Amino acid sequence: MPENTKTGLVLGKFLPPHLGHLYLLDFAQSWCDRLFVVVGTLASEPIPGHLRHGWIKQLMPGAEVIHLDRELPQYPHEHPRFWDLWREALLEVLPISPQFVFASETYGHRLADELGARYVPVDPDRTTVPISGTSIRADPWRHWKYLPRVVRPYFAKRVCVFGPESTGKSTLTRDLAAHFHTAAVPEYARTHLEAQGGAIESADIEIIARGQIAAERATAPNANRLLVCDTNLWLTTIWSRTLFGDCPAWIEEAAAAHAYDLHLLTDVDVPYVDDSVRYLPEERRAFFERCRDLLESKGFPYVVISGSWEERFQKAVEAVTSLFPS
Ligand SMILES: NC(=O)c1ccc[n+]([C@@H]2O[C@H](COP(=O)([O-])OP(=O)(O)OC[C@H]3O[C@@H](n4cnc5c(N)ncnc54)[C@H](O)[C@@H]3O)[C@@H](O)[C@H]2O)c1
Repeated sequence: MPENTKTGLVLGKFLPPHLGHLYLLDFAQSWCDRLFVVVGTLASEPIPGHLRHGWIKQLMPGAEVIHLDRELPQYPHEHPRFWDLWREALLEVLPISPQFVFASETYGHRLADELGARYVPVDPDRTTVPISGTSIRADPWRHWKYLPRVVRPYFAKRVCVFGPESTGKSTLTRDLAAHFHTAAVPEYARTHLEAQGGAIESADIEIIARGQIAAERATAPNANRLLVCDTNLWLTTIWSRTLFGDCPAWIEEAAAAHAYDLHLLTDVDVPYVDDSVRYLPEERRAFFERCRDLLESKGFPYVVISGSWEERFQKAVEAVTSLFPS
């Protein structure tokens, strides 16, 4: 390492990472040639440590991001050897002793002394980006603008528009997204099947499932508090069983890994409109019952969306609004 290389440390819980942390991290990164970021997490904390470590790695690609998941005391009064324990733990995980410690908390002073480093205070009054992890945890939706894009999918409320074909799912998805100024996840089945003229065979199911997962993951960072999804993988399992009598096990496992805060189950009380990607004109009612049975058997939250187009929209808006604290 060249003699004049500047090395620094930022320590944090990042519970969750917010734009105040990013200001501190960007400040430290600009100061240093080599920046170490230690993400200190406890198993009992409300957001899993591996997620926070992953987020900071994504946010700070130029830094060396280290996960410290040891059960260390959190405040000096908690343990007589508090500072020894922290010094030992940090020196064990850091590749070298840093020259600078960056923090907005006054404990940064002592921490720097313990490591033989110099303390660099950064915005101790937190006026540059006035936010704290505590406020975000209390009401993440209210403080949405302070959440980095990579963190937003974790907090976004997910609503799935769910139901048989030709019941207005795509229109409702689009209208809800516009109403709540947020992003909509498109139905990948339509994209895939339209591209091949509407023909479908069992091998298409896995492509559709992968596409749906990819569409939701790629859209989620754009969510503004809410993510409106036109269908989900559970619906793919119903389609697969209805058309081909079976469904690949991995799709069901992947479906189970995604939780939705609400399903809007679209009723079949609107006229059927044919197009190139419609498959079961005679079976809309039976398909609707299959959808409802699945939601019931899994205990998923849902409301039935029926009536005129206007009534459907109003019901959906009401149900979605009720998900957020007033
Ligand atoms: N309290 C102490 O005396 C002390 C001493 C040594 C170690 N620790 C440990 O350090 C770890 C990290 O603690 P933490 O609570 O500081 O983590 P944190 O994630 O809350 O904060 C990380 C860093 O970001 C800064 N920060 C937070 N909001 C900011 C904003 N809006 N603008 C600019 N900077 C902002 C903090 O001051 C801190 O320097 C914990 O495990 C803690 O136990 C604490």
